[in-house]
Amino acid sequence: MTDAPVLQIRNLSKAFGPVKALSGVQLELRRGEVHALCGENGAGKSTLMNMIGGVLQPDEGEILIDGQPVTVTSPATAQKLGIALVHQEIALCQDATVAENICMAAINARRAPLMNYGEVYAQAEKAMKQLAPIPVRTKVADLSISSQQLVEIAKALTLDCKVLILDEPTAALTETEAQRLFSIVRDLKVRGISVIYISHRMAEIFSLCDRVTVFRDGRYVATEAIASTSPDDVVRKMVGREITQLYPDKLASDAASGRTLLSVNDLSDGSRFANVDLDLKAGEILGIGGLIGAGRSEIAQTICGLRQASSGSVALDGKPLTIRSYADAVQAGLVYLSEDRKGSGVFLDLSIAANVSALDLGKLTGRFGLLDRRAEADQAASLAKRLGVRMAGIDAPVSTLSGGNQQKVAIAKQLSVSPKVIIMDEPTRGIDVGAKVEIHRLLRDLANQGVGIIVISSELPELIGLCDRVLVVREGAIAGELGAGQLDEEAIIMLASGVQPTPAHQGQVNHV
Ligand SMILES: Nc1ncnc2c1ncn2[C@@H]1O[C@H](COP(=O)(O)OP(=O)(O)OP(=O)(O)O)[C@@H](O)[C@H]1O
Repeated sequence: MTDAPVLQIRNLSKAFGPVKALSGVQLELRRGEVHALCGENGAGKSTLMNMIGGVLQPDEGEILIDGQPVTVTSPATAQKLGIALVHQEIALCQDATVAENICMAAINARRAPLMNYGEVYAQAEKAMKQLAPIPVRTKVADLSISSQQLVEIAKALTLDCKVLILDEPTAALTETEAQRLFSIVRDLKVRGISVIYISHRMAEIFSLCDRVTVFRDGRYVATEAIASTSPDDVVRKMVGREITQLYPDKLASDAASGRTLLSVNDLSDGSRFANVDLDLKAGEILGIGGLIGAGRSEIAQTICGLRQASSGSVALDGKPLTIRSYADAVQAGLVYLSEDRKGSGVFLDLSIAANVSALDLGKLTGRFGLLDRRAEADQAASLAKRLGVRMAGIDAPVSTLSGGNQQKVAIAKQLSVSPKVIIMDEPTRGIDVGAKVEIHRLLRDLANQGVGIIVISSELPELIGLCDRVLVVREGAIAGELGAGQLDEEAIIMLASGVQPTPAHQGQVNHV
């Protein structure tokens, strides 16, 4: 046992062609510490983790484990060195079971010619039990995104590691699941295991971590003890400027007097939700809150034709809509941003330009059926600029962008068709604090131009700070509505969980 830091990064650089992802960065991880790594989207956090995890090779610099320089040539080498990496994007084998996925790394390491399935299930159950009651014989493809994220984490926990890297582990988790993960991280710390924790959520960082290192534009900025810094200071170091106003001003005029743009009447899908009524005014940002699994996404997907309705009706601008597919919805001026960026938000192999124009190629197609590449490029360049996408160029494949920048492309794709109504499911998931402010401002600008916006969010501050009104969904039904003067965290949680209001809130919350 040495006193040397368990992991040291010295002067590490990495370029992808002309893109300098990291320039001479450093990081020091002490034994048993939880060390946060912060930076804007594209700052180079995942790139560094991929080099420590053996997925990428550095161009320059050194990685030291227990004071000894090492070359991490592959993920298997990283594993042997005691490094476990939980990626930001889910990288599980979708056709295999939870147990097979969890134990795959351990099985590979042992190179056992035959697998003892009894042992595989027992090991997987032990790892899974710490986090959530997910049956280990289920196929991964049949799980929700949040459950898949938990399987990723359980997989890392089965490895006998001394350094655990968690890249935005709570982005898709419920509050309860996140709390369970935090208690596991605290337990690992007690056992002397060191954790690198990447997150855009300041509250998590300040409750869980010992120190924080900040990167900006691929460069090292500073390392601070959490006890002697503040969220504002970390954000300032990340974005290089002061953020004074987190949320844009709300509706200047009274939204209630605006014309109704979208009207949903008695909508049911026969399984996940029933009898949903909802009105959206032109110029309004309507929030939808509720627990993960309450049916929020299913309601949105049914309105947009991505799921089949069993009864009920939808009208846009006073005209009844017949929506048989998502293409019908887009045609009518209704777009939906999926919470599952990788699954249905963007085409990873296509360029940024091709993604941005994917919803309405007709608009960019000339008389002879040829795509006007120039117009496509101009549209993509202008939207990418508006959203601050950090990229080599609009011809670069979306797979080369950082996670947060991929999310911005998914948003640009929706905006490209100048919709009348935009429904966004967790729009700022994985987005850094500075870019979040820009996206919120953009949504408010669109609302001020008369667009109707629905934002589904699990982040209560986002619902409260951004929205004019919030509907809360519980167990497939609208549990209540909170107007401008009624928006606070406690009121939303009460409606989402079905807990009766405390005397302080009685008369304030409109239970439905
Ligand atoms: N395979 C690649 N090819 C080209 N450029 C890449 C590739 N991978 C990453 N980059 C670029 O390197 C930079 C750093 O990306 P990285 O994913 O490390 O950022 P990040 O800090 O993890 O961001 P986020 O918070 O959005 O996850 C970005 O500009 C990204 O576009």
